[in-house]
Formats: sequence, C-alpha cells, structure tokens
Amino acid sequence: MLEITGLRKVYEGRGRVVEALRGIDLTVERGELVCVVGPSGCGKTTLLKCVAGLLAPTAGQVRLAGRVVDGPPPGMAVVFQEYGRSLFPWLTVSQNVELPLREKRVPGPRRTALVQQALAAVGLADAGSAHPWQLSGGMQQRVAIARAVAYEPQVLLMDEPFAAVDAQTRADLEDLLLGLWHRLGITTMLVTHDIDEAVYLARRVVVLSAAPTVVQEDLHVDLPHDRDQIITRSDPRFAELRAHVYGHIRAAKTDPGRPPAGTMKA
Ligand SMILES: Nc1ncnc2c1ncn2[C@@H]1O[C@H](COP(=O)(O)OP(=O)(O)OP(=O)(O)O)[C@@H](O)[C@H]1O
Repeated sequence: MLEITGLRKVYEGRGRVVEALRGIDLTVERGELVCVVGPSGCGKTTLLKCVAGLLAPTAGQVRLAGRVVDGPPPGMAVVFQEYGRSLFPWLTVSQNVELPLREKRVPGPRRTALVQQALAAVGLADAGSAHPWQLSGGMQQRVAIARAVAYEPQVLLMDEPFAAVDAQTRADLEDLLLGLWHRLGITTMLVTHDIDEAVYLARRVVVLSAAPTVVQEDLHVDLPHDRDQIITRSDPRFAELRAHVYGHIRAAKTDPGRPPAGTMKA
C-alpha cells in the first residue's frame, strides 16, 4: 500500500542546512498498523509529512497504491497531535467531520450517514451539534479521529495523536484506535515518542536512527493479536520488546550505526 524508497529530506534556509532524513526505505502492507519511533528530532514528523504529501522530498519517493505522492493524495487522512488547532471552532462537531466529505464530493445523504457512523464509532453520537471548544481535549481528539475515519481513507497517518491528553484518556484512545483498526482494517502509520505505546499498538515497530536518519530496526511485534491494557502490558514478552526498542533508541543516540548490546533476539 505504501512504498517509501530512498527518502531524503534536507531543510535549507537562512544559512542553515538540516538533513532531517538521510535515506528511508520502508514498505507498509495493506491493512498493517505500523508505529514509528526514534530519538527526539530524528525526523519522525518530517517522514510523516513527506508520506502525506505535505512536504516534497529532496530525493527518493513515496508511493501510495503504486502512485507517486506529489501532493496530499485523496486516499489519505492525517491526525495530528494538536487537536485544538486541527478543528474549526466556528463549525459544529458534525460540520467538522463532514467538511472533508464535502471536498471529496460525497453526496448529502451518504455524508450524513458517514458522519453519524464515525461519531458513533468514537462514542460521540450525541455530540454532533456541540462546538469543539465545548468538549474536553480527549473528546476533541475523538472528533479528529472520527473525521479521519468518516473520510474512509486507504491510509491513516497519525503524528503523536495521543500525546496531549491525560494517561487514562490516552489508554482509552489507544483502544479506540485498535477497535477501529480491527473493524475497518485501515492501513495505519503512527508516529510516537512513547515506546510502550508503540509496542502496545503496533504489529510492527520501525525504529529510526538519530541523524543522519535511516531505518535502524524493523521489528515484528509477536504479541497476541488482541491487546488489553493490563494483560498485554504485563506480558513478559511486552517487557522484552520494549527493552529491545529502548536499547536501539539509546544506541542510536549515543553511537548511530552501532547495534545495541544485551537486548533480546527479535
Ligand atoms: N521547517 C523546518 N525547517 C528547518 N528545519 C526543520 C524544519 N522542520 C524540522 N526541522 C529539523 O529537522 C529535524 C527533524 O525534525 P522533526 O520534527 O521531523 O523530528 P521529530 O523526530 O518529529 O522530532 P520530535 O521527536 O522532537 O517530535 C530537526 O533537526 C528539526 O530541527
């Protein structure tokens, strides 16, 4: 579904040149849920923006279902961390969810059905007539997720989507995402700085190196398919996987290119 080949991104401006990505090669299969982690500033957001067609790569390319991405493609939805800035305060919750469907020229009755289904799926069936500023942070992020889901994307990209909410809401939103993913099978790529969250959610965790950034590790998460906040997180294998990813990130920070010592067999 997604093929990223030789992706390089260099920011240039005002005498400062930053090579955010050196060369990323990564394939995401249809229906996969992949989490991307890496040291702070390694280029996770840059990678996601290139995949979303919001930034042009300096070299290399991204393909969505075989087509080169050279601008925001119709089959993609993005959820950012800053829910407060991603919703229009003057529109109701329903209108916010409906907006991309209007742009996609979905007929009226179908739009109404999609909005209702998506709001029900995120537990906000009764909040359609409210304005975003009348909702809690966690509820606003649910609206952003509903908007993405209603759009029926081929690929869902998420950049630290749960970073700005409290721990309990975060766990609820993680499980909400897993439930939607199980039901709808949307190909999902999620960037997070939270290693535990990555291992909990993903079927694959991709670890980026520190700059100059490449894929340092591509780890299959062999935990049981159905995840549970208590059972999964207390599984000894969860601890092993988390330690393995943590080891890679620590090694990347101290000595890029050197594999970590003393971690498990993956
Ligand atoms: N618009 C920009 N102009 C210049 N440099 C930029 C720009 N955006 C990002 N960078 C630089 O590119 C590098 C990667 O930034 P990016 O935000 O992609 O990393 P990240 O892994 O998402 O960071 P974090 O973990 O802190 O969220 C950093 O050195 C950053 O300073």
